[in-house]
Amino acid sequence: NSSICKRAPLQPWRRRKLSSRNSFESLESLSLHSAEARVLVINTGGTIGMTIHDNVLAPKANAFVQSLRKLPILHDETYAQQSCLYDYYGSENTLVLPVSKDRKRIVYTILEYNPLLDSSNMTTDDWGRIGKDIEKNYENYDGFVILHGTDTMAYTASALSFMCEHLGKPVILTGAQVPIYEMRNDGRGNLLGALMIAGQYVIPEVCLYFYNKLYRGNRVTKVDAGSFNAFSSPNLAPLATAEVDIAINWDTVWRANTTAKFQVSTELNRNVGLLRLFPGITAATVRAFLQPPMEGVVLESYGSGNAPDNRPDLLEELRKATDSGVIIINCTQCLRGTVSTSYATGKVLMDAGLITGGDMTPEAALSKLSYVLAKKDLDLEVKKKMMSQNLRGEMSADLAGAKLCLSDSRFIQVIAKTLSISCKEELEAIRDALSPPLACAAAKIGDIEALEALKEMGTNLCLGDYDGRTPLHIAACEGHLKLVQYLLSHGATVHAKDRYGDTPLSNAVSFRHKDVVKLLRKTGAHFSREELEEAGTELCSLAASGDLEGLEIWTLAGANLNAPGYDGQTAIQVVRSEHSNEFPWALRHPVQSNAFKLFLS
Ligand SMILES: NC(=O)C[C@H](N)C(=O)O
Repeated sequence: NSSICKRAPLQPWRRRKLSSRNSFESLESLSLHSAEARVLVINTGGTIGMTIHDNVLAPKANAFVQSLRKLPILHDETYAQQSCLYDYYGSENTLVLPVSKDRKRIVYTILEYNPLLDSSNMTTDDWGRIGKDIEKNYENYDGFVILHGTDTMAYTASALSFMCEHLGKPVILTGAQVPIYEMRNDGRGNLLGALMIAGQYVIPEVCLYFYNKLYRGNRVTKVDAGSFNAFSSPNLAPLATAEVDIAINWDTVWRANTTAKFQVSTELNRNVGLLRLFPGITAATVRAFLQPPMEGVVLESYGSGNAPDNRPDLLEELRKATDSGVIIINCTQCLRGTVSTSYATGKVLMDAGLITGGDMTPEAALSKLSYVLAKKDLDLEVKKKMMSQNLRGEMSADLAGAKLCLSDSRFIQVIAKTLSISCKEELEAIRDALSPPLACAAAKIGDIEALEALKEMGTNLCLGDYDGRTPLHIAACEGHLKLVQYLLSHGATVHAKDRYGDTPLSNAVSFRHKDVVKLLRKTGAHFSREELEEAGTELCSLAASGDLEGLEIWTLAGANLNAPGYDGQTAIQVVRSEHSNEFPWALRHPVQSNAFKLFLS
């Protein structure tokens, strides 16, 4: 109604908006500058919008928006009229929240699916539909709220987290245990919280909001059918809590560190399944379950990933399946904790070719399988590797790496803020104290991306930590060849010595990383005179124990087999007196081959 619009007290930006009302494009661009955020609510169904018919709850179509319109906490009709909301957005399904504490308006449009589903009826096709709708509307909204039944919400949240590649905006699933139409219900609070977070914070994740908490979507599981507090995220703290204030736990929020464009991969493989172990399960059951066309299975094992190791029949069935290309992920039946190989009963599953699921929920593992197996252009080995990698924060395996992937200097800023530091010099001192151990931690896990990020924030990758150990020392210890290469091409020095006088070369020798030794040598690394002198004794002891691999590594690093040990004997003499076998490996090394030829002759 344009007459009301003209009389309304409008902010300048809104007046501009109205004056260009006929041009859709200019309206869209102006809204970006406004204090309004836009959220798309995709209503797929669930208890939140159900009513009772014939004594049972079922979704009610075309009732949700009308009902919200009458709820002042979820819609401000006065503002909608004054600001010509319906004209402007051209949709009767667009509503607006009352103004927030920081004067922000969240305008939300509801896209209702037909039919609305009890989430027990959901299939992978429905996940695909949600994904496509997010993709289609991605640029027009600041965030997305998916209304969904609670029964399979954890599956959908997990699946969407994988399907949404390079996500940069919040996608928040929510729902209710009691319909929004009832006097006492949790639906209003859940919807309101989800809308407020989706509209105000750039959390680039698929999340689940329930009972005042925002969780990472692929970390949750439904744990209570009769409580408002229906979900748990057993292995990851909430991303946010909505108490008196909304507090975002930014350190936990996943950062994709990507410059690639958002896209949704709607291809999903349905030949996947969950198999829960129980005492006395027969091999025939397992065999039947693993039959083609099965391609991926989540085995829910006991405790920390255990299965009977006195059941060769059962293990044989698992082995046969993995040999024939079925990917089997080992997840625990426990609510909390991770799969490990601390027991013999856990190791047998590794030996049978299973991939550890770490602390993934079965829901996350299953939907990850479905997503990964659908990637037609990848071969089996790459798919297996993806399954053991942390793709969207669904597992803690390389959480250290995730935390280190600081694409900006926020970490340092947070510390500076905590310590009330404001001047540049102090800030730099903090950075210099913190960044070397961070770089070393990144080197330990082979995380080149984290090192890149640290470099971007001004870290000198040559610097050592409190013990003078540099990232190159650590990478050499761990045998991360690529990382050693990276460090060397980014200013790291092979001559760095830690407080114990060790160089990256001596570290690589100690931990026997042949390729790293070769690369360091090629770059000019060498033993010090003292090291060369001490090498004689070391070589003799290696020779005495017939440790050819050790002798080879030391030789590659530049040690001389003719150098005398503490008692004047050389390694060659020790070999001659204690081992008369042949040493063909030595002939491959020109420097020593003459000595060995002499020795052998
Ligand atoms: N609370 C709920 O939403 C349960 C319902 N059966 C559903 O999953 O759709």
